[in-house]
Amino acid sequence: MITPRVFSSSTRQCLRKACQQPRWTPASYQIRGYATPVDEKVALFKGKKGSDGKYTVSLIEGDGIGPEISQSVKDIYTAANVPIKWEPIDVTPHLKDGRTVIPDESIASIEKNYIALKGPLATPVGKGHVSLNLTLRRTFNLFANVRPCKSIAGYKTPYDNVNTVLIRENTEGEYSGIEHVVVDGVVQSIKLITREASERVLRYAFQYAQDIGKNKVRVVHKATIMKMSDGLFLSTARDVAKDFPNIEFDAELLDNACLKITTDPAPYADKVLVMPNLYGDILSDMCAGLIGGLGLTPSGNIGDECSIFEAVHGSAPDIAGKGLANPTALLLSSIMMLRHMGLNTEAERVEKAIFKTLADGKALTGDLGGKAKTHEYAQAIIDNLR
Ligand SMILES: NC(=O)C1=CN([C@@H]2O[C@H](COP(=O)(O)OP(=O)(O)OC[C@H]3O[C@@H](n4cnc5c(N)ncnc54)[C@H](O)[C@@H]3O)[C@@H](O)[C@H]2O)C=CC1
Ligand SMILES: O=C(O)CCC(=O)C(=O)O
Ligand SMILES: [Mg+2]
Repeated sequence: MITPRVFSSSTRQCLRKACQQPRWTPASYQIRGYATPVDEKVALFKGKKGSDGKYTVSLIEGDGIGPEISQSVKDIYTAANVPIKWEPIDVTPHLKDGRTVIPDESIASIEKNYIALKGPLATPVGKGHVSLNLTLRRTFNLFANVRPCKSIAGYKTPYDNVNTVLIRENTEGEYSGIEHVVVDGVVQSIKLITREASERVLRYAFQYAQDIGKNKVRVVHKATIMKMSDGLFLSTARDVAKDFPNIEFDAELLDNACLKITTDPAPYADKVLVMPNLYGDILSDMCAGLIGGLGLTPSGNIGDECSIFEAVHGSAPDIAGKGLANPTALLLSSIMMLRHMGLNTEAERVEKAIFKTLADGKALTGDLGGKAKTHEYAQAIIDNLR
């Protein structure tokens, strides 16, 4: 029998590196998006307004359907006079000192603008470059991935009352990227959970729940099996809960949560669900399935300074380049972005036009059973702005 070495020296090095991520502090939490801006610098993190009254936002169009759905956002924003100037950036990776890195100019653009909207980026399976999506989240320490999922009025699915908010730890867990071959035929992949990163996302989740008036937080975990890693996440949650006496806190096992949400989503409408990285990835696609698919669900990757907004879905290579993609998920991500920036009037106007178009049902894309091309659906939204 092979006895795997627990940590090789290279793993120990990786772990040390992973643990050296920027540290969370109560002060840095206060400057997070949902707290009231306390000074000019904080306000900056919500976007930088130029002398022309416009905010510059970095735009990563992405792969596959990315350019098509990004075009819809740009067209609709132009028609709605949203005061955003897009700064297109290219994140095509290159190798530097044996590591996959994103071009310095692109990093600089996001650092300068604080806000980015991102189309999907494809990741090769097995071999090839590391996920650029994960790289961006780690580079900017975007510790919380907020993924709301709400039934669309007028679009019929088995349930019309889905209203979940998932907050996914976004920098470590199963996606730490620490993997190595122990011996031929035996590999080890490390799920790294730190109290610091757990506390950071958990505090964010409790605060977020309070801010949006969902006064319950539920941790989704598998601490029955992963006693130490999920156990740490869960015990940290119990500690954080003490600081939020007005928020009801409980916990649920991941498998049971999947069963319960798909059987009856109603009891989840008054809660924020918070969980380690992989669980949030999977549960968010599952919830999207309940409301009509991945074409509809937005997300925000939130950091202390920069934030990147993107759809839950990927590059959809099966429909790329055919004008079939539904841009709603990216559009709704951009609405989250506008609200994050305090551009609430613009957010409401565009959002209303999106939901009206979906409810009208006359110009739906193929994923929702319609025949409209991406640009025709976008045009219908533009028509509904008036
Ligand atoms: N955040 C990101 O940038 C993400 C990137 N990916 C990457 O995307 C690539 C493709 O992954 P898949 O597993 O195929 O997942 P996917 O999310 O790209 O597609 C899954 C299914 O949903 C459909 N779909 C997705 N978005 C749609 C939209 N806007 N309109 C209509 N239909 C839509 C696709 O046609 C496909 O049938 C992979 O390389 C993956 O690594 C996957 C998820 C997230
Ligand atoms: O980076 C990737 O390839 C996939 C990421 C993903 O599925 C997600 O963020 O939901
Ligand atoms: Mg995913």
